[in-house]
Amino acid sequence: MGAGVIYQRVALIGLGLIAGSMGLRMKRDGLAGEVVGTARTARTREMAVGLGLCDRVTETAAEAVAGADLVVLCVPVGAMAAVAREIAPHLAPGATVSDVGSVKRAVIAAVGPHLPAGVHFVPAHPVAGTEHSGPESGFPTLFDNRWCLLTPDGAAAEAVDRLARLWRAMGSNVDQMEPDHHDLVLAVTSHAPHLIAYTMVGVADDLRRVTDSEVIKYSAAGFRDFTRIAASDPVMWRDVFLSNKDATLEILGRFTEELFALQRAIRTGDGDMLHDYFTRTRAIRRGIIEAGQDTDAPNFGRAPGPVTE
Ligand SMILES: NC(=O)C1=CN([C@@H]2O[C@H](COP(=O)(O)OP(=O)(O)OC[C@H]3O[C@@H](n4cnc5c(N)ncnc54)[C@H](O)[C@@H]3O)[C@@H](O)[C@H]2O)C=CC1
Ligand SMILES: O=C(O)C(=O)Cc1ccc(O)cc1
Repeated sequence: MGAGVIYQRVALIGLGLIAGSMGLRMKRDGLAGEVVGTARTARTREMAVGLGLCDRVTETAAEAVAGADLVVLCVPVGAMAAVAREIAPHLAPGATVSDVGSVKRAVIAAVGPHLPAGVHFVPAHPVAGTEHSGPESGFPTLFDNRWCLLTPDGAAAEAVDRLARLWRAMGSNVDQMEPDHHDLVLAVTSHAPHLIAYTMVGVADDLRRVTDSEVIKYSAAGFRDFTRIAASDPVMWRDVFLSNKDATLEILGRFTEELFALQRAIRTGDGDMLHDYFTRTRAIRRGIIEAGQDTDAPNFGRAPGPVTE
């Protein structure tokens, strides 16, 4: 049995990959009475209606939120404050405001102070995405078997439960986290890895001037994986690093220490150290697969089975 209508009117502010995927899923499964969208350009708004991810679009965010019982901010983290300021006077009493930003503490600080009393603020982060952006990149199954982390920071339980119900109906597993903890965990699992990928591709680009096109021509799978990540949206990732500065710098400091230790092992010919290190990291990969969390694996989303890799 389906979840039925969870919100009467959902307003999506910023119509990109995440809003597009949410809109398509809500429309597909009838989770919202009406989905209203808004984006800065007429082209994006027209595309969103054409793709069927919302029922109608408005030119301004202020118009979009009128009468909505759920408003989801789907813009880059650095744009959240300006959007919150714009919509605040137009929010319906009792509405829930949420977001999908990759960083939580900075979004709470940027949005919270603008919201009037009587509006529930339930920040969220669907830990699901791709390197693509824009509404045309959205797809309704993006959130299937992925985590959505809620960092309610004192919001009313009924508002939190209702938003959790929507994310579950969109395919996610839902957990709650304290915002600073979220930002530290994501710095390890997502933010620092993205910066490392950007750096590695930058290094290869510098090298290309020496080796001509060989870096591209002979690029092995490892480097190709880095280029996929490093093709992610520059505005979104600039904002992630600037707004999760402390946690990212903490993790990068640790990363640099480990890198130096590995560098030293290579220089001194310490094969045991390298072998032990790689044995430990292989076990982590196997743990991910056993937990059914590897979306590339053929058994993703199914009950854990024997490790075959
Ligand atoms: N791309 C990903 O894989 C994931 C992204 N997120 C988060 O979701 C949010 C949206 O990301 P995507 O959908 O990927 O981005 P996107 O680039 O596909 O879409 C962003 C939308 O926001 C609009 N926008 C940009 N700056 C704006 C501004 N100053 N004022 C008003 N609108 C503005 C853009 O025109 C576009 O419609 C970000 O906060 C990001 O951190 C969360 C999980 C995964
Ligand atoms: O494409 C990938 O590999 C990602 O890591 C997608 C992603 C990007 C940002 C997030 O906050 C969550 C997921």
